Amino acid sequence: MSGGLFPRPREVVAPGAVHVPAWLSEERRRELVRACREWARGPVPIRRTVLPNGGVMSVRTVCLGWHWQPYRYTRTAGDVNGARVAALPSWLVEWGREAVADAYGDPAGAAAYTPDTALINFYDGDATMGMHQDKDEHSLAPVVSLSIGDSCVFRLGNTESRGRPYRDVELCSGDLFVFGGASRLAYHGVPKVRPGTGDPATGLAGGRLNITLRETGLGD
Ligand SMILES: O=C(O)CCC(=O)C(=O)O
Ligand SMILES: [Fe+2]
Repeated sequence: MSGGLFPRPREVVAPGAVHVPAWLSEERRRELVRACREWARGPVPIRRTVLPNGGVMSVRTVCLGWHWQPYRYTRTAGDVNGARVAALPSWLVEWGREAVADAYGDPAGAAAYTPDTALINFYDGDATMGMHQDKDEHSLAPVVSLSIGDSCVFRLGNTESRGRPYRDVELCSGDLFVFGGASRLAYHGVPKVRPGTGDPATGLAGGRLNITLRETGLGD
């Protein structure tokens, strides 16, 4: 839990992969939950993504800036309602820069970070995400991941396969995880959410929200 008895130290989990516990202030958590609730309504409503093999993802997803569907980015959500996705707000881009600056201790490098899409995933207690690479982006800029609500096990693997070696990291409400550099194409996933471990003060009564900021590298 984010308000736990023992402080959780920040950790470089693998080269380029940094976990910063409780990075989001309580106020920012609440702001983000409020904003996500709006984005979930539209213009493209939150939904479970259907995979090309007919499988349906257990998380519910809504995108900003660009719409992700397996395995590409488009401006409009052809697999949902055809609408153009909501814009990525500049304040979230700024939070992304702050996140990169804090994770890597490199404010100058972070200033150039310009995410142009956010994927917002909502996990109920049973939702999981299988091991995958974030490789539909044409940029190797870091992925910034923000978590709110229930804790989860986040598995960071290697760049070669879905299997071992991997490290399991507990992501709690407010945590930041950045993966770039040598870990940018590492397989990763969420094998487990821990229901009832969130902080309702964020405005999220249950479940887990994860927001990833990315550079698509697709230009305008
Ligand atoms: O929920 C998470 O922590 C990871 C989400 C993720 O890997 C993704 O959206 O590609
Ligand atoms: Fe991912």
